[in-house]
Formats: sequence, structure tokens, C-alpha cells
Amino acid sequence: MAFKRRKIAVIGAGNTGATAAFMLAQKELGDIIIVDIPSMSNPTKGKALDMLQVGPVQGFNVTISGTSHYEDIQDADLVIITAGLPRKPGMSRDDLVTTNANIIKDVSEQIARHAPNSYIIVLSNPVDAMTYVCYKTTGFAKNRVIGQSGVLDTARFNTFVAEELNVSVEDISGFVLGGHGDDMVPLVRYSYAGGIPLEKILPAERLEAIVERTRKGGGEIVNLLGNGSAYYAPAASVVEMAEAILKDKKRILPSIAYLEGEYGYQDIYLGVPTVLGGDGIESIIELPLTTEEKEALNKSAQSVQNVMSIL
Ligand SMILES: NC(=O)c1ccc[n+]([C@@H]2O[C@H](COP(=O)([O-])OP(=O)(O)OC[C@H]3O[C@@H](n4cnc5c(N)ncnc54)[C@H](O)[C@@H]3O)[C@@H](O)[C@H]2O)c1
Ligand SMILES: O=C(O)C[C@H](O)C(=O)O
Repeated sequence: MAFKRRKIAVIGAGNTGATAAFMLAQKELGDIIIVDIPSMSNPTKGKALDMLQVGPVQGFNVTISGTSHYEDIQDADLVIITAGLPRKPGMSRDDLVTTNANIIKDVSEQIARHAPNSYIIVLSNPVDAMTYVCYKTTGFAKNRVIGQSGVLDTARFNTFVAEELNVSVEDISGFVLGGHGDDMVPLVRYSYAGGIPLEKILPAERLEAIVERTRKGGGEIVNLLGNGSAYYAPAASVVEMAEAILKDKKRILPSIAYLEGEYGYQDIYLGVPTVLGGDGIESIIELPLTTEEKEALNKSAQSVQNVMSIL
């Protein structure tokens, strides 16, 4: 049997979808098909063609195409869902729930029909609840339906810590648990700079300020952009997860995973540390938490439940 290149479908050709598609191509992770709703002109095809023409300049060699037909995602190995509305200043991610849930249901049905063996990473917000909708609609196994938030939230935390310490961001390893909302749980106790616990080198009030800024990191960018939300770091984050799966890297990365008793929660998608490899979420890592940390995680899980109760 001949080897074949991987096929990656990106649903939604907006800011996050187009940026993720471009980064996937630059890393030659597979042939890319970008799907968006039909329109009078054809911006999806236009973006795909524009990206493809970077290949000769940067030296990557994959196909990139744009479409509004779901048949074109036939047999995709991996699907990244970015379809849906982003928030605007003054909105919370949860305000998007009703509109985006309808979009995610529709997209998930199409994925189940045309790419029944795929692994899915969901980005659309409110992402914990949208990942749940995708899981229920596709009926795929829980390890194959994954949400992205923790890689991004951790990247923000790491960025702020590196700036504070004036050291390389490469040496910071933060750790964020919970839902992708303002009560997410950056766990300082499990965060390090060059192997040194952060609590040993940063005063408690500076750490608390960084935790707060991380929690509101998405909103900070929404306010700065004025019309839409972050996309470079979100795209890079979803691509890191995609790479872990496509190359069976068995990375320890935070993912939004379906919980059946882990951390004491049932029937919920929530951000937890996972091993991401060729079979998607291969395992969930459970860590001992202090009473205070567990209370913070309970609060975050309750926020996700509140959004899910609207569905
Ligand atoms: N999880 C995260 O960390 C994270 C990070 C950034 C953005 N997001 C979320 O991702 C989503 C997309 O953000 P964006 O900045 O790319 O928005 P965007 O408006 O730039 O792009 C969204 C695209 O989805 C398309 N779309 C809508 N319905 C569709 C359907 N049924 N099928 C296919 N495509 C459809 C739209 O036409 C649009 O091109 C938002 O919900 C945003 O909140 C999540
Ligand atoms: O903040 C948003 O609405 C988009 C995304 O979830 C983010 O964290 O950047």
C-alpha cells in the first residue's frame, strides 16, 4: 500500500480558520481543504489560492483548496472547526452560545457524514460547550472530539511571566485548568521558570496580577481589536494540538476533554492536562489539587454547566 499525505479540513475561513490553515501548510502537516459558507464572490477559494502561492517562496509543498461543499472533506484525517461568530467588545464568549451551537450542530452533522473517521479539534466559542455539542452531534468517540483552550491560555500566562521576569519565554512552563472563561484556573503551584517554581521568584501579588490578566486575556485583545477576537495565537495553539495528533507525538498538552469522573466531574467537556497523540486524547492526567484550587475549578466547571444549560 502506498503512503498518502494527510488530509486536514478547516471549517470556517475567517480569521482563525485562515490563519490556522496557513500555519498547517507552513509546517507541511497535510493537504488542506478550507470550508466556508457559499458567497457571491469566492473568498474561501481566493484565500486558499493566495496561501498556495506562498509555497514556492517559503518552500512548502502541500495542496490548499477552498470550497463550500462538504463532500470535499471526504475522508479527512483531522477536522478543525472554527466556524461561528466571534465576540465583540462588551460581549462574553457565552453570549455566542445560541448562534454558534446551531452552526456547530450543522457542521458536525456534515463531518459525521463525510469524514466519519476523522479526529476533530473545536475552536468555536464558547468552546467547552461547543465541543460538547460536536461530541453529541457526531457521536464520535470522546478521544476523537477535542477542544482548544488551554494551549492558548497557557501561552498567554507564559508570555506575561516572561515579560515580568525579563527572561526567555522558552523557559516558562505555566499550567491552566478549567473552562475557557474568565474564571479559568491558572495553577501557579504547577508553573515554573527554568524548572524553578514561580512562587519562589515572583511575589504573590505579581503572580495574582498575571493570573488575572491571563483570565481576561481574550477580552484584552477583543477590546484592542475592536471588531473580532484574537487569531494568531489561537491558530498557533490549535496547530500545535494538530501536530501532536498527526505526528503521534504524545505531547502533554491541556485539552478540553470529555470527563467521566476525572477531577470529580461527569458528562462535561472541560480543560484538563492530556496526552495528545495519534489516537487523539490518549489519556487524561489527574493531579492532586488543594482545597482552594478545587474550589476554583468547581467554579469554572459550574460556569460551563450554566452555559450548557442554555443549549
Ligand atoms: N477556543 C479558542 O481559543 C478561540 C480562539 C479564538 C477564536 N475562537 C472562536 O472561533 C470562532 C471563529 O473566530 P474567527 O475570529 O475566525 O471568526 P471569523 O468571523 O473571522 O470567522 C468565522 C467564519 O466562520 C464562517 N462560518 C459561519 N457559519 C459557518 C458554517 N455553517 N460553515 C462554515 N463556515 C461558517 C463565517 O463565514 C466566517 O468566515 C469564534 O466563535 C471565536 O470566538 C476561539
Ligand atoms: O476571547 C475570545 O472571544 C476569543 C478567544 O476565546 C480568545 O481567548 O482569544
